[in-house]
Order: sequence, then C-alpha cells, then structure tokens
Amino acid sequence: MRYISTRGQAPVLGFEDTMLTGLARDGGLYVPEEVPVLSHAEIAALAGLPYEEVALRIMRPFVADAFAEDDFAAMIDRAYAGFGHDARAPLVQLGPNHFLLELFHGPTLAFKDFAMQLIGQMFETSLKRRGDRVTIVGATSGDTGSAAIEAFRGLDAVDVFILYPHGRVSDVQRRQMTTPSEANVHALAIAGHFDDAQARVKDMFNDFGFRDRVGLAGVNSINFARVLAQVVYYFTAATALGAPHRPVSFTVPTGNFGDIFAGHLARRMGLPIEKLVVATNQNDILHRCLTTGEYRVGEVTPSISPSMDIQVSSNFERALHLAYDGDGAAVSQLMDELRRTGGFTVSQGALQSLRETYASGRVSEDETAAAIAGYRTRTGQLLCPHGAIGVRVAEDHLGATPMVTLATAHPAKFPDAVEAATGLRPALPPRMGDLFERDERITRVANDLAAIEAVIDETRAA
Ligand SMILES: Cc1ncc(COP(=O)(O)O)c(C=O)c1O
Ligand SMILES: N[C@@H](CCOP(=O)(O)O)C(=O)O
Repeated sequence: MRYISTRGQAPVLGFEDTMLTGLARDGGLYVPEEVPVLSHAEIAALAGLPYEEVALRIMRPFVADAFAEDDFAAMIDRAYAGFGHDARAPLVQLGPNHFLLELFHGPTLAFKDFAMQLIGQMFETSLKRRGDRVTIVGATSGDTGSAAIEAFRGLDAVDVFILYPHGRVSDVQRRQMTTPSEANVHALAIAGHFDDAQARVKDMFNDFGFRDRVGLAGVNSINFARVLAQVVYYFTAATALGAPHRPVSFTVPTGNFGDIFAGHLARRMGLPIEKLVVATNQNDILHRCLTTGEYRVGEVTPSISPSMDIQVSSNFERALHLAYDGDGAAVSQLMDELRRTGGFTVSQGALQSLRETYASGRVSEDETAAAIAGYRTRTGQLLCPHGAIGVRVAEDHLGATPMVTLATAHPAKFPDAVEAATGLRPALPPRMGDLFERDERITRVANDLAAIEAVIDETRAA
C-alpha cells in the first residue's frame, strides 16, 4: 500500500517508511492512498473472534509490504499479551442502547496502549532488520507519553524523548513517565501547554539538519501506524453489537483527533457506523469548527480532563484532506494560514462534508463532574473525566442505533477529579501499587527549539 502526504509534496512511501518517518517532509501527515473495503461477509465473520485475530485481519492489508503475515501475527500477540482483560477492549452496558468501550486495560491504563504496544513491536522488528537506530520524540498531555515510554523502555535501537507540559498532567501520568529507570527513555517537562510541546515536536521534524542527524521518528498520532491500530476496536465493538447487520454509532472524547479519525477509517473500510460524535471539553476548537466553520485557536484552558487540553488538533488535517477531496494544495494553504494567523475558515463544501461525517458536542467542567457522579450513582460505573465527557455528549445522540462511548482512560489516572465528583478515590491496579514510592527523573526545559534540541543531542546515545 502507498501512503501520501496530506499536503501532496512529500515522497510517496510504503508502510515501513511511513511508520519510521513520522511527519511527512512537507509538514503534512501520511494517509493511505486508497482504503481497502471489507465485504459484508468479511465483517460478519469478525464477530466473536479474539481481539488479536480481528487486529490481524483489519491491519494486514495496510502493512503487507512491510511484514510477513506470521511475523505480524506474532507482533500482535506480543503487543496485547500484557493487557489486563481477556477481551482487550470489553464492552459494558450503561443503559438502553448505550455501551461503554473500556480501552484502559493496557499497561498504562489508557487507549494509547493499543497502538503503542504494537508500534513498539513493529519498530523493534524494522530497526533490527535495517540495522538502524532512531530518536523518537513525542508530545504528550499525559497519556501518549506514558504509553510510549512503557512500549520503548529498554529497547536498544531507540532513544525516546517525551515533552510534557510542566504542571499540567496528573500525578499518575507524570510518574508513569518519570519513574522508569531505563537509560533510553527521557521525560522532558516543558514550560508551556500541550500545544507548545506539539509545536516544538513539529519544529524538530521541520529542522531537517537535526532530523537527519539524530534519525528522528515520531509516535504521536501524526504517525499513521498509531491511527491504524486504533481502527481495530471499532470493528470488535460494532460486530459485538450486531454490525454489519445493523449500524452502530460511536462517541469519542476528542483532542488531537486521532481516535475519532480511526473511527472514520473503519467506516470507510465498510463498517456501518451511523454517527461519529466528537466530544470535547472546554478546549472546544473542534466543536466550534464543526458548528461554525471557523477553526480558530484559542488559549488552552486547564481542565479536569487534562489529556484533552488541546487546541491545535493534529489529525484534523487528515479530516480536512478528505473533506477537500485530497487536494494537497488546499490543505497546505489552510495550514499556512493557521501558522500565520492562528486560524482559517473551512469552505462551504468541506464544511458540509465534515458535518456529514462527524457530529459534535462540548461539555463544561461542571457537567463533566456531574456526569462522573451521575453515572456512578445510576450505573455503578466509575468514569474518568474524559470518558465522562464522552457519555455526556453521547446522551444527546441516543436513539434506535446502539451507541458506543469510548472510555479512553482508567479513572485511577485522575483520582483527584474523580474523588472531587464522587467522594471515591479510585485505586491503581496492584501492579502499579508502588508508583508513588518510585524515584522520579525529570528534566526541565524551556519552550525553545534550540534548548530542546540541545538536551536531546547531549543525552541520546551516540
Ligand atoms: C484519556 C484521553 N482521552 C481522549 C483523548 C483524545 O484522543 P485524540 O487525541 O485521539 O482525539 C486523549 C488524548 O489524546 C486522552 O489521553
Ligand atoms: N492526549 C494525548 C495528546 C497527544 O495525542 P496523540 O494521540 O497525537 O499522541 C496525550 O495524552 O498525550
């Protein structure tokens, strides 16, 4: 399969190079040139299969030029073996026609583990085969960073540097990043918010001298492999609820737009998804854009759902690429305007296409807390603030079609917010019981490209 940049000016690549490259050299994001469509019978046959088997069938066509089928199957098995639930992504019923997809049974208790554990396997295989080594940089509002550090800790062929916004992640998230002692993983606390961290990561990719010297790679959802691995659980959830014989809807707590874009990819592959609902917190640029057509970056306001404190939503570029019918020049122009003026207006045609693809809703801080408390009382389910935003928005879209809300993180990652809402302090699973006793290793760094690159240059293995 061939992968092209959303901006149309970067080399066309196969899967392995796309995965190892991260951001395209024209600043765009790689997307598959064509998406394989599964037949009704192929989708029906997925119902009841183990998660790993569904993962193989869904992802295989995308990676076929990079990995032999048996090798890829073994990577998938290893990736999910450490999950704390046999179903990997179990469904729980919340009410009539409303289901929760629990995506927090991986090693760092957030949905990021689904992709990151597999990417760790794929990077290791590819780099060993090529005799190569890379420097992975990532920006995190808390969950991507911990999942990446967990997936790559101790691997010979990679150094990992994760930029997180100082003081703006939960204590559990920070400690998951700062307590691993392996010499190849590094948590850098940047003075700024998530958008600053993400902008500096993109700056590093656009600094070709640095990029080529350190062999830069990325594991944020700019990396298409991240999005691909997240497509799988849309299929397992939907087929468990009757797809393809009946449609299913999904509501997705959204920040960088990777997870919900994976849902749209599942839909393009033939999964009958009726509604795909974007749920945002008060950092609501996506909801505003889908409502008004104006994509305008505001201040990032800290919230009790810190992982979604994002205004510049990376993967929205992939959605725009589709909404503008693959017109790379149009996408480039919008991204240039974003950089120069802090926003852009989506054309009428593209806005109509986006609205046909996604619905949206926004949840305030009080509503988030009320949803955590209300669902605990009514259903016994303890939600993390991000999942609570999802279920609150989903309520406005319930109907005859089953609705699945993605529970993107475990409540124990955000104990203060959950306790404030319910009076209950969720405990970490026993395997992480000593997280607060481990030593932390933190490097503070300015929100400055040269300073960050200097830290990476000095620290990475030569
Ligand atoms: C717990 C949690 N929920 C939701 C999101 C939003 O997901 P996405 O960025 O893929 O839209 C994130 C971070 O990205 C997250 O960490
Ligand atoms: N919420 C994310 C932000 C980064 O998103 P990504 O999916 O692009 O890696 C986080 O927890 O870091």
